[in-house]
Amino acid sequence: MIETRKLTKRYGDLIAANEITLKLEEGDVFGFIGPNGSGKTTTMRMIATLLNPDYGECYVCGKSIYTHPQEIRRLVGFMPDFFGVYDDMTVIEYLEFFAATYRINGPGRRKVCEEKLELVDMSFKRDAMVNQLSRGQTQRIGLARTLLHDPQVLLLDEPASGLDPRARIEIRNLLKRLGELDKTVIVSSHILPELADVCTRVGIIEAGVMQVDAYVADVMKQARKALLLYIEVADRTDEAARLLEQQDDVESIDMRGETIITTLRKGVEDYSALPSLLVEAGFRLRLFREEEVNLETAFMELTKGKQQ
Ligand SMILES: Nc1ncnc2c1ncn2[C@@H]1O[C@H](COP(=O)(O)OP(=O)(O)OP(=O)(O)O)[C@@H](O)[C@H]1O
Repeated sequence: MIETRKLTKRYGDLIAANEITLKLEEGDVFGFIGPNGSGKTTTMRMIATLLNPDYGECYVCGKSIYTHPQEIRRLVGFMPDFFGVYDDMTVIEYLEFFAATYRINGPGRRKVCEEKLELVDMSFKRDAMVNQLSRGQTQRIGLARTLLHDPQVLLLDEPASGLDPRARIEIRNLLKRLGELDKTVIVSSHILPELADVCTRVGIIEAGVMQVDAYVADVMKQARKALLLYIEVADRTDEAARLLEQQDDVESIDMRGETIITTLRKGVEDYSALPSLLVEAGFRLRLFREEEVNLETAFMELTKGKQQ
């Protein structure tokens, strides 16, 4: 659906996007994560054929951005991070205006607009003036506008920025729905946790360089390979740590205050013998819990050693 090979954009001495190589399939919701100025917008604009690369290839649905930009624009819905809305227009008029620019005409036009409004949960505002909507509602109308021509590929540049927590959740639910509709979605954000649970894949970009690009499920699996246990006993902590250290399933022990941080050997998932071992040895357990897999930590772990 989207394939880039060494896609590169320079501004003078600055390499805004540095050899970005990416392959996304139908139904992939790709979280494009990076700090301000890391090259997310630049990359998305090149894919959307709005910006010419200096180097590299990019195909959208098998079509090259160099030879078939018009076709690609029909296949792509690009939602910029800032877009203007017009005064003196109602929501439905606004959408109809853009539908007309996509040459969606006749009686079907109103129907398409109503459908997209429904999809973004904004039907209740169809007759409101666009310049009187909240930021979250404006974002949702922007998304409806991006969806009007039923694009196969969606490029959404920070759709959740500036939204309150409730509106963020709504945008996330919407993203999930788009993935389920088999669209290919690239959605950018500054922060990973915002997108981690709705994306199938995550790419982390820093200073124009893609540091990590991985399927969320694989990263979770990898993060799960070595389980961490947090263990506390009422007294004789050192003794308990030594006992744990001697067990075959335990890779290493680390102390953090009173807590014995126990790393299990790769592949060990059943640790049910450990609490009974401690109890039978006379220790009174105060805490025994498995570390929750934190996707952000797992991804950051993957970027270690890659950063200059
Ligand atoms: N037209 C331009 N001329 C010169 N430099 C530019 C231009 N557009 C972007 N840049 C620079 O390229 C780099 C990447 O910018 P880009 O907008 O792609 O980042 P971003 O990851 O989308 O950032 P943000 O999260 O702030 O939107 C930045 O250093 C930016 O200043």
